Amino acid sequence: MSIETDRIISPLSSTDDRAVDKAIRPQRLADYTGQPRVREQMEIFIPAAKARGEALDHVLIFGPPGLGKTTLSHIIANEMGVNLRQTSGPVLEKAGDLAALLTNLEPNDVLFIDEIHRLSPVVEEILYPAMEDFQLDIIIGEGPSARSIKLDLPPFTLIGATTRAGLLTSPLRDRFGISQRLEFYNNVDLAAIVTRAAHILNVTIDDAGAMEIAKRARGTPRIANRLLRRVRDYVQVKADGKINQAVAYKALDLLNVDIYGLDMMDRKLLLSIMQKFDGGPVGVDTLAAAIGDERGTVEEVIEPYLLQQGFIMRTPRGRVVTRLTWQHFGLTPQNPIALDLIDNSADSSQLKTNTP
Ligand SMILES: Nc1ncnc2c1ncn2[C@@H]1O[C@H](COP(=O)(O)OP(=O)(O)OP(=O)(O)O)[C@@H](O)[C@H]1O
Ligand SMILES: [Mg+2]
Repeated sequence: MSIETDRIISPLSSTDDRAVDKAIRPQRLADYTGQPRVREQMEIFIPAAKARGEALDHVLIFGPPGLGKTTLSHIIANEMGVNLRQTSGPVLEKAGDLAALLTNLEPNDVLFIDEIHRLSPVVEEILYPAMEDFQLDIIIGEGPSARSIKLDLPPFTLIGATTRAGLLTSPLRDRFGISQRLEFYNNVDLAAIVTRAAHILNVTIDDAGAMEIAKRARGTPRIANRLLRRVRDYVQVKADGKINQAVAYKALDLLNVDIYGLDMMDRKLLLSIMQKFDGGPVGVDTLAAAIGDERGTVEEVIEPYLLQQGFIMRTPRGRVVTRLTWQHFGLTPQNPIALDLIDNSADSSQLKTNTP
């Protein structure tokens, strides 16, 4: 396991998550909690395409890990009443891999390509005419005997999912008629997701218990469901099997996930900036060495959430913790330089949170 999937608050999918995914993943749009803008639109596009007997327009779904891209893709196929074929960008190595999938589709089926930003250029070339005209242009054979053939494909819907929409080429991006961006969930929606999952897992939970879990889930359903499973273990052994606020609090405390959803790694980094570097600014290499991690881990694994939630800021002179961090840890800032940087930064007045 990597450092990232090891963390209980990792947004990435673990083996353990995948084992229960099938049972708790919502199947219908009505059960797809949150994302009101996405739902509202899909509640129009899907019935409209269905009524015309057509394939739904191609859909691009993008957003951070664990927010429900795969879930939404399955729901779309389900609501359209068609089959879903699933593959992913890195798996499609050769043009023929994609051709094989495309020629096996039935009319109006969904082809789901996960991590679509990782498609190879040759495969992407095949995809353009397939998406636009439902035509397959492939070259058979090599050298002088090579010839190009065109095949008609049944109409289909391509659903592409990506965490990195910025890496998509613009010709590919332009061929999606529908583009849905998933947002981090607010705590009310996450609590509803927890309650629904608890029900499916046969665990009794009250509203305050669900909210206690939701608050620490970093705006991410996958994390919420994972925390729920760990709290379930706790109440099974240490309590009467029922989840309420008090036991959820104790369980999450034991798991070292604090009220902002920060874990040990997050806290170690923040405390290090405050205690060893007077709140910053500190360069990322120095910081990584101080906490005994690699620079890549700090930048790609630990920092994104802390930056997004306004616990740290990147300045030209290095990382600085914000007032929110000093407050959260109950510490008093001493270093005038760090404070200056916080107060003079354009970001500091608008600390971002995902809570309602
Ligand atoms: N809107 C939602 N309502 C209820 N549960 C949800 C919702 N979105 C996601 N989930 C739950 O969160 C889990 C993770 O969602 P999903 O696998 O769809 O995320 P993803 O965006 O595809 O992540 P990745 O980027 O890692 O592929 C699912 O198993 C599902 O149970
Ligand atoms: Mg997915």
